[in-house]
Amino acid sequence: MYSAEDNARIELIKKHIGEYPDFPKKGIIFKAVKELFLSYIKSSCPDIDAVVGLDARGFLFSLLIASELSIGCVPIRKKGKLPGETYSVEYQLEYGVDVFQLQKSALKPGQKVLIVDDLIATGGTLEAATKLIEKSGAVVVECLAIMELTPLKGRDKLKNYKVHSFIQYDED
Ligand SMILES: O=P(O)(O)OC[C@H]1O[C@H](OP(=O)(O)OP(=O)(O)O)[C@H](O)[C@@H]1O
Ligand SMILES: Nc1ncnc2[nH]cnc12
Repeated sequence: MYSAEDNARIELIKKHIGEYPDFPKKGIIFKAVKELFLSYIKSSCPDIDAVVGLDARGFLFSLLIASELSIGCVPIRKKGKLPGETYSVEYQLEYGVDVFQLQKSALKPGQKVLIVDDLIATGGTLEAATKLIEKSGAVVVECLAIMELTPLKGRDKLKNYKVHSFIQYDED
């Protein structure tokens, strides 16, 4: 499924992901991440109109991808950060409850969208993002993340969507 170069990028990223018990934070190698994302998107969903990045760590990747592909980059942000009219959705994530917002004017009906984040845990964050995007009439083509904590079964919340992660952690 991956080229030899992609496998090397995945190994490089994996090597630099630290373990920080009791603190929800992860580190990454940017160049390898960018190339890995671009190579995957080229083969899986080359026909997208915009990249949606999720507050906050998703922004790091959505900007890189959108700028390389010369397409729009749209932020979904936590409550109270976006000006103008917004759609809102409350959601649950691994360690709490939050509210996500999307500007009503950010996406047009029918636009094909890729959602990008750093990590899938319970899937609550990505599920909330799909709801917001669909409120605006745009279409979620795929959800993409670097890492996935598979025991938390995030994909159960995302059954109607194509979901991909490059690195899976199989233990709690
Ligand atoms: O699959 P879930 O259980 O919903 O969890 C995944 C989300 O949790 C983290 O974001 P968080 O809101 O903690 O904060 P940050 O990106 O603002 O650091 C992570 O970056 C994902 O967006
Ligand atoms: N265990 C975890 N580590 C890093 N980010 C997260 N977001 C949700 N759960 C997380």
